[in-house]
Amino acid sequence: MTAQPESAAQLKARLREGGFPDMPEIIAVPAAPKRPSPPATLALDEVLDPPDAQVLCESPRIAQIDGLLSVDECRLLVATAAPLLRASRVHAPDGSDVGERELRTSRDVSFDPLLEDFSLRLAQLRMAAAAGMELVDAEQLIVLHYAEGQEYRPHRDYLPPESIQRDHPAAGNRKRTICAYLNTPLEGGATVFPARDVRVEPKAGRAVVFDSLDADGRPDADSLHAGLPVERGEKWLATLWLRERPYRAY
Ligand SMILES: O=C(O)CCC(=O)C(=O)O
Ligand SMILES: [Fe+2]
Repeated sequence: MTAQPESAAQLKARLREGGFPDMPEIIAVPAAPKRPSPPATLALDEVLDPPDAQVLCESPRIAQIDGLLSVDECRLLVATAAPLLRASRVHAPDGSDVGERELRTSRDVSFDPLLEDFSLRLAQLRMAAAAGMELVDAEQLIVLHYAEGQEYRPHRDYLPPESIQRDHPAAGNRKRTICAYLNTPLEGGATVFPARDVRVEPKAGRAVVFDSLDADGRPDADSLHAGLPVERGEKWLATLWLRERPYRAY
């Protein structure tokens, strides 16, 4: 589709009048479809088929997938999440909420199933497929927003036993994570894995997927990772934390 800057400017002006703040500009180059289908049709096998991954590290496995989400899916996620953001909470090892801490300076929203619609479900199904897992293994989708200067300091996604006990123990630990960038920050905001010298630049529609447990299902300390501070602009990210076994009932 060709860009229509005048219509876009009119639409933005009307949204502003209605009290909706501007969304970040989201520009992405979608991956070429493997089997192009006629416009305005929905071929589910195609919509759910993720583009190929580029493996950046074998152990722990870290891979990058370009063009996983379309520009429209990125926009939908940002627009749905924006009014619901709250300061990210951090949990102590016993599971108690210790409030806003230095570890995560971002704001986030956890998507209740009530907030999901068909398009969001398709995007999540494709994210789970790209991670080689079933969506039923995933915790609620999280959308994170980092303003300039905000970051996610080095951490690991696997949970301490107390947290697993508290929240769906039968699902086991967080085995794998997939994060999809929903916009392209002007500067900064890369996801880095200091134990492996791996760095993924945030680009709208791109995803990074990585393992938190080793081949024997034990927490892998080398899965340490961080979201570097956003130096200019803002960063939007959608994360699915995937457990070893089914977590969701929906
Ligand atoms: O913001 C990032 O790049 C990392 C996010 C992250 O580590 C997570 O969502 O678990
Ligand atoms: Fe993480």
